[in-house]
Amino acid sequence: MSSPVILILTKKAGLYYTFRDNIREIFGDGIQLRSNLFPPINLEEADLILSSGSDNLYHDLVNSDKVKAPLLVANRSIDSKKLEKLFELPKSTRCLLVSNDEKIAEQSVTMLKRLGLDYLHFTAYSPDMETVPDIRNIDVAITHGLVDLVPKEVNNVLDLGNRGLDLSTLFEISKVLGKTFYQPSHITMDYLKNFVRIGRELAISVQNKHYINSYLEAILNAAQEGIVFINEQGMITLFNEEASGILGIESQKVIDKHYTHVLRDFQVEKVMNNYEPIPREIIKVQGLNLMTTIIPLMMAGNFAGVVVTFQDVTHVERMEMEIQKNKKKSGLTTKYTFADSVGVSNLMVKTKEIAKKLARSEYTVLITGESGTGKEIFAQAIHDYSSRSNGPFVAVNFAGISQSIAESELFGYEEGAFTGASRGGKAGLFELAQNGTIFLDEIGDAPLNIQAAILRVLQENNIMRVGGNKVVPINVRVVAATNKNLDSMMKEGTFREDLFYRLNQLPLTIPPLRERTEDIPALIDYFLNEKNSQMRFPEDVMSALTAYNWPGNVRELEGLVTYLSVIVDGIEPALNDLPAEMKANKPKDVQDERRIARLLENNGEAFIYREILHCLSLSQKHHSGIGRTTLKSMMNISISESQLRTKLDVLKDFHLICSGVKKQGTKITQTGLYVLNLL
Ligand SMILES: Nc1ncnc2c1ncn2[C@@H]1O[C@H](COP(=O)(O)OP(=O)(O)OP(=O)(O)O)[C@@H](O)[C@H]1O
Repeated sequence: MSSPVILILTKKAGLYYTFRDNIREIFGDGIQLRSNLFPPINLEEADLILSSGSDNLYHDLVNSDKVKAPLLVANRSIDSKKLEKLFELPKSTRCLLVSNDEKIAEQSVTMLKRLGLDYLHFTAYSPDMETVPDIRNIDVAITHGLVDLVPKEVNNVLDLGNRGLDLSTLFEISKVLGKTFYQPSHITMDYLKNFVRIGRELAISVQNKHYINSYLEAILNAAQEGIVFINEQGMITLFNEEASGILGIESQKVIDKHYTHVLRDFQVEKVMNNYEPIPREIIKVQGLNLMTTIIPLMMAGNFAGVVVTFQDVTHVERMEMEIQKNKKKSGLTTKYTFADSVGVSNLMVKTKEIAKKLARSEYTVLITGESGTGKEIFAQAIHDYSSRSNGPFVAVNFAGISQSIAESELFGYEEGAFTGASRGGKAGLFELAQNGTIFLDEIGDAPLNIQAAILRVLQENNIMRVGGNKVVPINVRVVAATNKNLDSMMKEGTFREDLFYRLNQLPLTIPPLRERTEDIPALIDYFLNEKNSQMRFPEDVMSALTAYNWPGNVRELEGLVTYLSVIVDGIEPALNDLPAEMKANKPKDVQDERRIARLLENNGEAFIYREILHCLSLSQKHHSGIGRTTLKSMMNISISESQLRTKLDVLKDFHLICSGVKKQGTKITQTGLYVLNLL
């Protein structure tokens, strides 16, 4: 089923974007949005038409028989932070309320008066009014994002920004389209914070306290967290339905009681004393495990009380215990530690040192590196080295995974969420990774909607199962990996920038094998050992492998060892046993060979290098390495022993020559032969 379409009618693009952001924040990407400002407008495809005001455009549509979709006129909220500026205006300030529509300007005046600002003098204004009001003595113009419409005579402008959708409109949208809120408790909390501030201001200056309180109460009761407000005297002034449900106390019995009689097990006292919040703590109350947050409410720098929110996470905790028990059985453990990750090169030793440091922190790690470099091994080793090592390690690979599967796999689903959903629902991977690490492999392949959902989880630390309406708090460390170039994906718009920055808190790059060829012998030994193989790689094979480009990195090397262990009869593979591309030992990149040749030439001593390589190429024909003394005697150039040693070191660094471990002498590599041709 495709997602429903809302056609938003506004006069200004800025307002459309505000509405769009409000809707996305609440419903995720599950609703398609169109604007009357961006033609073509297809009225028939709209499932709902949302208008910013009942203006001409709206009336035309209401009266058109083409429109089948329900029409909704948006109720608008106001950002409380901006509202504070209004409350700072002195009594009797003369305010001009500027809008592009006379009616909207008048409505705004009514709203501001209702909010208790009736001690200010308001005049509604719109440039196309028939009777233009007297604006000579205006002190300040107030507008919602329409600063350009303020008459030039007024110097003081207070821009309250575009007014977004209020909660009642969002509820209405959810009802009409049958869409659930993405994270109701979080959203209502955010809106709530907004209203709490407004409510507070109103308590100081308004008579319509009753109206606001009942509105607040409706919002509070829709939230899925227990929410309790305690005023600065320690008296409970609000106690929502969920709080009653969890603690088994009727709200009438606790309102206006001191919190010590009701919330004995919560650490309210601490927050009352030092105004420091206590974020996300699990406490035991009446045999339940409650995830609690206690925050002080500060108003204009003064302590105004405490907000306590809590959720029953007993079932999550129980599930965790189950998981711990089944961890071994279900394979939620790691196989690799840093000790198993083979690497003797300086580069790898450094990389492991860094990774160990990252492991000790709680931040998100983003591992990048070419395919097959060992990113998953590092992810496992990081988990093993972290304080979460006793918790589960859950890996999810996004390569080729569809959006719907990714969603139900990651977040789980409730019974009946879709056709084929198991009875009793299913926990998602985030839930399974509780208190452990989730490894998001090939994150660059995650569909955009899933990227958005993951970002939300990272920000909110909770998830909601598909088809469910309960928010499940989670405590999971994220390690992500990719071999994609996320920079260019962000430029193309296929990877979300905000997610990238959230994941990239601790970046770790695993170098490609071609940059750490010293690891090749150690890795070969490791893989042979794993296979209990007695095979030994002779020098010429080793040097061919050292000169090879390894586009598939360690995975390719592992594959080669397996291949050779099957096809080789004796214990020594020959050069001829190698796959064509390795045997031919094509240059890693012709550019590379040219670059090396140029570097050697720049040194002004290319003729010495040429001579060394030439002599080694002659001995190569006899399949043997030669020692330094022999080499020196073969050369037609006179050069000191130490000079020769330095030159050989340079050639070795460029992988143009290699020398055996046990006095097998020095040999030229395939790359060396290429470079010799270029010199
Ligand atoms: N340092 C290492 N020590 C031992 N084995 C390694 C090492 N690095 C990689 N491997 C092996 O190479 C193979 C590829 O490693 P891994 O799957 O971790 O790579 P990756 O970078 O995650 O690859 P991709 O990007 O394709 O997912 C695995 O079989 C792994 O065991």
